[in-house]
Amino acid sequence: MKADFKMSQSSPSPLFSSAATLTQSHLPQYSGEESVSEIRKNTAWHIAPNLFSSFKYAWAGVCYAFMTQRNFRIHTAMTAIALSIGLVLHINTLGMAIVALTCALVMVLELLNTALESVVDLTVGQSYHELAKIAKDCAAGAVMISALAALLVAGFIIAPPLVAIVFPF
Ligand SMILES: Nc1ncnc2c1ncn2[C@@H]1O[C@H](COP(=O)(O)OP(=O)(O)OP(=O)(O)O)[C@@H](O)[C@H]1O
Repeated sequence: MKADFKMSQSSPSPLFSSAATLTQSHLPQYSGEESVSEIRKNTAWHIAPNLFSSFKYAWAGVCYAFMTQRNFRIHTAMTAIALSIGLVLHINTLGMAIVALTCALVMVLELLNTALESVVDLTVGQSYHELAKIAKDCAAGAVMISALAALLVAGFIIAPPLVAIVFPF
């Protein structure tokens, strides 16, 4: 998601104003007489009523990241390629587990990066804020470091047998 922000820091605390707006306009109002089950039913849009709904929401998040984040699609493709090559080369179980874990780490951090970007945008909107920049830059840095680690792991575990097959001399 590309930010197109304006240079303005008019509100000293955009977090609180955004939270207040959200509370007033989005949350249902209660008289205090509803039962817990009624409240849970009315707030089902943000409370998963059962395990299946939890998985559904989680999968929706993964699909959202895949549809909107180019980097997440790249990480998914790299994961599929690394695991496929590992299977074809009969990399041992421990090696495959390490490759799978490092690939998963990159994808998990990309999902968290996407979540954090959304929360930051929700908080500061289109305005420039130094703390928003720090939050987004650090989250992007976390993804970058995990991706470099995944490349290193692939270099240690997958590259040697792959090179031996491609250059058998
Ligand atoms: N509200 C803001 N205030 C200050 N800087 C911002 C703001 N929004 C974005 N930036 C800066 O612009 C950069 C890109 O932000 P953007 O929201 O476009 O992320 P992105 O390009 O989608 O990141 P990624 O590729 O990791 O998904 C951030 O890393 C940050 O340095």
